[in-house]
Amino acid sequence: MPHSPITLGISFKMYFGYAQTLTWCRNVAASLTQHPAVLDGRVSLFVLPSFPAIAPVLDIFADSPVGVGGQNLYQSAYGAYTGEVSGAMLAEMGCSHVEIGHAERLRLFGEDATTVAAKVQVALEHQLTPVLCIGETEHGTPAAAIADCRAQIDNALSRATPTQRQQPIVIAYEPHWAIGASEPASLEHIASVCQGLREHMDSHPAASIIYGGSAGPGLLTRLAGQADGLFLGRFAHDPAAYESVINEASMLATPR
Ligand SMILES: O=C[C@H](O)COP(=O)(O)O
Repeated sequence: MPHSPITLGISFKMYFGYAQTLTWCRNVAASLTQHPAVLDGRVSLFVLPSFPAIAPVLDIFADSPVGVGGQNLYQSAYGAYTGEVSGAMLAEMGCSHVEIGHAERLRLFGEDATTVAAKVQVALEHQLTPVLCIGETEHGTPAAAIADCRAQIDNALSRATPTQRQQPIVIAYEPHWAIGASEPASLEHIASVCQGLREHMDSHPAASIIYGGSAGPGLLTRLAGQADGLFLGRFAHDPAAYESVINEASMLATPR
């Protein structure tokens, strides 16, 4: 039985310019009337643009259930942190989500387990749904990936209070070796790891476990409910491809 709702997130990373971001979002917003499963909440969408585009993207999706969020936040509430953006500001603007711990943040910007845990706590304090990215760096067995990812989840939630642990969270399972690749991890790998993470999150009913890493049209159908959704990147840059993934999610979603 597929998880409800089926969650489809997309991060534009730094691929899109400002106008391109708004055009993509306007196209998607205009198509929502064709997606009743989105409008009635059986398929949940969130979009993570670059920071300068967040305000107009919030306006574009203002009368829709589509969540909007940042690709990062800083772990302190305010102060002398030039170039950073606080969770408080994202929440004040109306963001619903914030991405934390993406492989590129770890590899290129020196983020580590300590910063990830601090950022998750700050996000939860501000009622932002963390899109917590986890994944193994090397391509190994599902069992090894499960052990690694469970430890990453435990670390990420280590500063959250028991109440905060019951808040919604999106766990984006993204094997680092499948990000920016030509194709996603195998169905067997994704299914085994997501199942292992689902068991680990048994006491967190508000957690969704979605898969990312070269995900695109066709994958959700092939997974047949073995992940709670997808975290999309390059292969949803074409709005038509994104539409087709929404259609797949709608077909899989629990009937009304
Ligand atoms: O944020 C999205 C993921 O890192 C996946 O990106 P990708 O589908 O372009 O590999």
